[in-house]
Amino acid sequence: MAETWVRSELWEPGIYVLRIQREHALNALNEQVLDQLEETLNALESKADARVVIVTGAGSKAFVAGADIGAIHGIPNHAAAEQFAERGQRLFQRFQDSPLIFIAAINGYALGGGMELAMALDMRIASKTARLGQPEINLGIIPGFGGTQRLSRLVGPGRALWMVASGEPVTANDAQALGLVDAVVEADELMAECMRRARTLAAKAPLALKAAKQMVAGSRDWTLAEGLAREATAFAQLAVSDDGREGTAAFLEKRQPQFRGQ
Ligand SMILES: C/C=C/C(=O)SCCNC(=O)CCNC(=O)[C@H](O)C(C)(C)COP(=O)(O)OP(=O)(O)OC[C@H]1O[C@@H](n2cnc3c(N)ncnc32)[C@H](O)[C@@H]1OP(=O)(O)O
Repeated sequence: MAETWVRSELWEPGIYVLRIQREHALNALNEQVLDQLEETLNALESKADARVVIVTGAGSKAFVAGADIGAIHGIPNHAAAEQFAERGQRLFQRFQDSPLIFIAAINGYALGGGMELAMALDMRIASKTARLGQPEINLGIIPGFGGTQRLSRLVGPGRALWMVASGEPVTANDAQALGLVDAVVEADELMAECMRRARTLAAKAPLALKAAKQMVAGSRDWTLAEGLAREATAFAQLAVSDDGREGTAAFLEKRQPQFRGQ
């Protein structure tokens, strides 16, 4: 029977936790883990109540220590290597394009494919003990799951090239200074901080929350003109929605809104 390397559970209404639990290999991503990540994402997106997903790694040592090096070493030819990279890229893009909001709870090493996964998520909270980097160059390769592209967009091409070409990891505090992570907390505060953020987001009007995610996540790849056009359309849809009418009426009537997700 196949091992369960990825598990998701409902923590509170609207909030799920997705845990990668291949702890003996520091949660490294092999084909089975990638398959289970996709299956879990599909399942979460099918849940009408899901709003926010906290993604973390099992154990205290690693979030995800990379794609599985053994799997990479065993790739037989160029075509298979390209398929491996494209598979990871497609999956990570699905997290970015999803209507769900993903918070990375970086509980330890986020290296290679692990940092690439964290960068495809919507925000990144790191424990002080975390280390982040793209060490692939030390293996004679480069990132293949989107790391060169997303890192450059997050920290700028100069700093991105240094991290990819030196392969040197950075501390959580340095990652925050770079804009690579959004907050750094004590290890034993990590899940509490992620839950605090998740609760705030999960309480918002569902349609507006979904639009906020998709507009901001999309802005990473759209031209300004394309993003402005999409934003105007999304604003218009919400302004005339039941929730948009209810939210603005509630303000004018000085009462709390009752959003219904319509
Ligand atoms: C497209 C994407 C490409 C990529 O992501 S390429 C991979 C990029 N990642 C890396 O290069 C990091 C590789 N891992 C390490 O450098 C080290 O690990 C750490 C610094 C993270 C931790 O070192 P330490 O504390 O000494 O632990 P340990 O004994 O090296 O690891 C514990 C077990 O975990 C396995 N493991 C760690 N990382 C990976 C990995 N990325 N792929 C496969 N296995 C991994 C090891 O082999 C070992 O296993 P055992 O106990 O059986 O010897």
